[in-house]
Amino acid sequence: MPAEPPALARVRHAIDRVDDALLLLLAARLRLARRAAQCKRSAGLPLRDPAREARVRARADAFAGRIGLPAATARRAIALAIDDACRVQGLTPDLDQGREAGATRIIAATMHNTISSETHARVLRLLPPPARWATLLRACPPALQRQLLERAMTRVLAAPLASGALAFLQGRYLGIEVTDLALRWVVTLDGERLRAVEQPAQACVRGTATDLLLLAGRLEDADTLFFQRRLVLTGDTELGLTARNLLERLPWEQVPLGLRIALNRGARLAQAARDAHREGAGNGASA
Ligand SMILES: C=C(O[C@@H]1C=C(C(=O)O)C=C[C@H]1O)C(=O)O
Repeated sequence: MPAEPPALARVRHAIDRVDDALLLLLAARLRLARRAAQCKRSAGLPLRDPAREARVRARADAFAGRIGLPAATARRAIALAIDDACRVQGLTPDLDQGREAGATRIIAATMHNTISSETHARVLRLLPPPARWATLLRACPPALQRQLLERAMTRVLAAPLASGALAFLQGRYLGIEVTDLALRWVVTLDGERLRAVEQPAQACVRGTATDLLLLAGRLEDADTLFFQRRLVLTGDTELGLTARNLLERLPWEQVPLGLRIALNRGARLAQAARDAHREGAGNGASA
């Protein structure tokens, strides 16, 4: 077997981290399925719920379409997840995978279930705590982190980039620090390209992963976050203030729809999980 070229080794290292994340998510889903079984038992509901399964599949199909994931991949992943969820509840998996589901089942499945906010919080606390995600993210090689950040920024900031609103970053170095994940990147504008570089930052925007995601997902505005000191600027005042102004006036409607939806969902989940973990810590529950 010829030696593994360094670039391939780096990509494979990143693939291993993504695989870890997939397994972590599958483990979280299984814990939630066990919790769903307890809820159904205490409510006297049947454990098997083909209508809900049909709705889970329909959501996955629609979401896969929006994020450009092949439909077959989404279907196989969801089928595996549902099979496993059924197994841990002691149920026989549905081998026809919902193909027999009639219209009435689907309509029933779309009816909203009311669950108490305490149940909701307990369920959210079953998700892996942020510290686990931090370990995974930090294990991603810095060069790859920079590459992913460049791609994400180029997509989110495509409109200000095209209009020249990012010209203030030409040859200047702005840091982005994610305090709870102990991650720090420095970005600059190099000609027409946004780049993440290894340079000391002249100014730095600092916040927690959840708050930065809330900003990117447009669930909080930069003004509020800066005012409440959940986002903090340090270093060169002029560069920092120009960056802050840009964040406050980001043309959100120009961010591609699929990305907006993904950011919004990620931010809502992160916010709800953070609140649940905080409340749990406040009540002395294990988080
Ligand atoms: C997890 C549940 O139990 C089963 C598994 C499902 C799933 O994996 O999504 C959906 C419905 C049920 O047949 C549930 O009822 O939500």
